[in-house]
Amino acid sequence: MHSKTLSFIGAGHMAEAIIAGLINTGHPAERIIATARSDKTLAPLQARYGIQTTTDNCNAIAQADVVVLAVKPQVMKEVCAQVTDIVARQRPLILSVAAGLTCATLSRWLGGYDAIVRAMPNTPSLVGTGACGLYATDAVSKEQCTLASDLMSAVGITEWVNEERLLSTVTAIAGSAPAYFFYLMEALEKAAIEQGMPLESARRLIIQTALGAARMCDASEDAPEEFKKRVMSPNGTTERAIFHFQDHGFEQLVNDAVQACFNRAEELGESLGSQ
Ligand SMILES: NC(=O)C1=CN([C@@H]2O[C@H](COP(=O)(O)OP(=O)(O)OC[C@H]3O[C@@H](n4cnc5c(N)ncnc54)[C@H](OP(=O)(O)O)[C@@H]3O)[C@@H](O)[C@H]2O)C=CC1
Ligand SMILES: O=C(O)[C@@H]1CCC=N1
Repeated sequence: MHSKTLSFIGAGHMAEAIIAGLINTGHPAERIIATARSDKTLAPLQARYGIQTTTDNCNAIAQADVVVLAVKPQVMKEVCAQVTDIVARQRPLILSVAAGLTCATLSRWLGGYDAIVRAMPNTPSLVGTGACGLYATDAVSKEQCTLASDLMSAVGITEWVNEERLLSTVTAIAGSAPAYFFYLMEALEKAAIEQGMPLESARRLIIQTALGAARMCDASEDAPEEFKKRVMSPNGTTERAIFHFQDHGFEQLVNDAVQACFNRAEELGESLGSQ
C-alpha cells in the first residue's frame, strides 16, 4: 500500500479525513496528491500533512495508482469529463466516495472505463476509526479489490456489500451517521445546560459516555440491546428515560430518518445519473 501513489480529486471534509488517517498510519506524504479548485483550499492541507497539491486534476491523475474521486456528486460529471483521457492512459483504480452515483454512471462519465470501486466512508476516518462500505462490479479484478480494501482499512473498518443499492444503506447507517451521534450529543449538552451544568463539564461527560458505550459494544459479541438492559434497573432512572423515548416513537423516528437518507442517496444517483 505505502508504495502506491494516491490522488484525491477534491480535498474537502471526506478527502481530508482519509488523508489524515493515511498519514497517521505512515503512508508517505509525497505519495499523496490532493486537488481542489482553489489553492486556498489546498494550502492548509499541504501545511498540515506535507502532501503534494495541485489544482490540475489531470496532472494529479498522471502519477496515480489509485484515484479517489471525492468531489460532490453534483460536480462529478464535469470532473469526469475533464479527466477521461488521462484515466484511459494511466489506467488507475478509481475509488469513488460520492453518495448515490453508481458504478455504471461513473463508468459512462469516464468514457466506459470500468476499474471502479465505490466506497461509502465516514469522517471518523480522520482518527482511524472510519467505517466504510465497499462495492465493486465484476469488471474489477481481485487485486484491485484488495487495493481498495487496503486503502480504506488504513483508516478504519471496511465491509463489502454484494448489491450496489446496499451502499445507500451504508450511507444511512455509517456515511451520514456520525452526524446522528453528534446530534444526540448536541441535544444532551443542551439538556444538561438547561439543568444548570456548565457546558465544558457536560461535554466531557457526554463524549466519554459515547466513547465508553461504543467501546463496550466493540469489546463484546453482545447486542447493544443487552447493554441497554444492563443499565436499565427495574423502576430506576434509565428505564424512565428509555420509556419516554419509546412512548414518543424513537425507533420509528430513527427508522424514518434512515429511510429518508437512503432515499436521498438513491434519488441523487437517479437524478444525476440520468444526465
Ligand atoms: N462529508 C462526509 O461526511 C462524507 C462525504 N462523502 C462524499 O464525499 C464527497 C465530498 O464530500 P465533502 O468532502 O463533504 O465535500 P466538500 O465540499 O467538503 O469538498 C469538496 C471538494 O471538492 C473540491 N472540488 C470542487 N470542484 C472541483 C473540481 N472541479 N476539481 C477538483 N476539486 C474540486 C472542492 O474544492 P474547493 O474547496 O477549491 O472548491 C472541495 O475541496 C461527496 O461526493 C460526498 O457524497 C461520503 C461519505 C461521507
Ligand atoms: O450528506 C452527504 O450527502 C454526505 C454523504 C454521506 C455523508 N455526507
